[in-house]
Amino acid sequence: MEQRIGFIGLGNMGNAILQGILASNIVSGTQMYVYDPHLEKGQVLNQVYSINNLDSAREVARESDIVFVAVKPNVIVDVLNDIQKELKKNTIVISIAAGVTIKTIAKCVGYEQKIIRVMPNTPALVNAAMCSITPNTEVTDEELSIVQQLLNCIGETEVVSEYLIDAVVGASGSSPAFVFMFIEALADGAVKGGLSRAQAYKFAAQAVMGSAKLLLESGKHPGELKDMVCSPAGTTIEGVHALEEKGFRSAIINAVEAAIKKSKEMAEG
Ligand SMILES: NC(=O)C1=CN([C@@H]2O[C@H](COP(=O)(O)OP(=O)(O)OC[C@H]3O[C@@H](n4cnc5c(N)ncnc54)[C@H](OP(=O)(O)O)[C@@H]3O)[C@@H](O)[C@H]2O)C=CC1
Ligand SMILES: O=C(O)[C@@H]1CCC=N1
Repeated sequence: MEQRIGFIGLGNMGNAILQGILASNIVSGTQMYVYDPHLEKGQVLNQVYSINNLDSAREVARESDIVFVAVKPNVIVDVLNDIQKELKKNTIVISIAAGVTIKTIAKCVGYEQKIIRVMPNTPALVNAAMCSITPNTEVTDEELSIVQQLLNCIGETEVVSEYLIDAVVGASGSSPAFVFMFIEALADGAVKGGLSRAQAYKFAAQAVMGSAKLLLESGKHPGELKDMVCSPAGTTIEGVHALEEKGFRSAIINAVEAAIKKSKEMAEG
């Protein structure tokens, strides 16, 4: 790939996406331009991968063909206003911010700028992200495909309409936190039953990962897969009943709904 790729913000997500792209070797370190106020983050990337560590977001915008703006939602408008003059006509601006609409981004960088909203998640750190991609009407199919290729370096991608991004936040953007809480709770239960803490995390995490893999690869309905585990008068159905008594599914639906609601509220300002 010939494009020069910029990163403004090297936090959890910016760094995860950058590392995934680097590991895939589809672009070299010298094609990448970064800025984060914590200059040491870029210095390490420069020393290890020869990435261009620049002194400002503006310089990154000036040098890049595709620029990932990976800062928190409360600072993104300032950053976009700041870089706006440095963008070329064909620069693709990618925002990963939750609750920041294409309209808000366009107000800062111009309605004719190419803009893509992406909603990733932290499993990007292990190349197992789920990313939604939403381009504005200025982005061509070819450009969309280039960005998709970049994001496929860190996991799976799906193109969705903008109105669905809030639901994506609930399903995959925020949900890793819910899953980690579930794994922690499974392990607590197993520690109560006598497993060491380290073994409990390994057994619980592997069970969650294996179950997700089985669902994705078998194409079976999750209810059918649940039934396969529940032997008549066995152990699992006891646990299923205990979860139902405590409103397990309802609690999770509520959590996803709360994340969606917050994402919508953020978008409304
Ligand atoms: N974390 C997640 O699971 C997900 C996050 N997102 C979105 O990703 C975005 C980034 O989140 P995350 O990576 O977690 O946040 P982080 O706080 O980890 O990273 C943001 C980085 O940007 C830096 N920064 C602040 N201001 C600027 C600036 N003006 N120019 C350049 N860099 C700046 C921050 O520095 P400092 O710490 O000093 O502020 C920090 O290093 C958010 O908009 C969030 O909505 C989307 C999906 C999942
Ligand atoms: O909590 C947040 O706002 C971000 C967006 C999705 C996941 N984390």
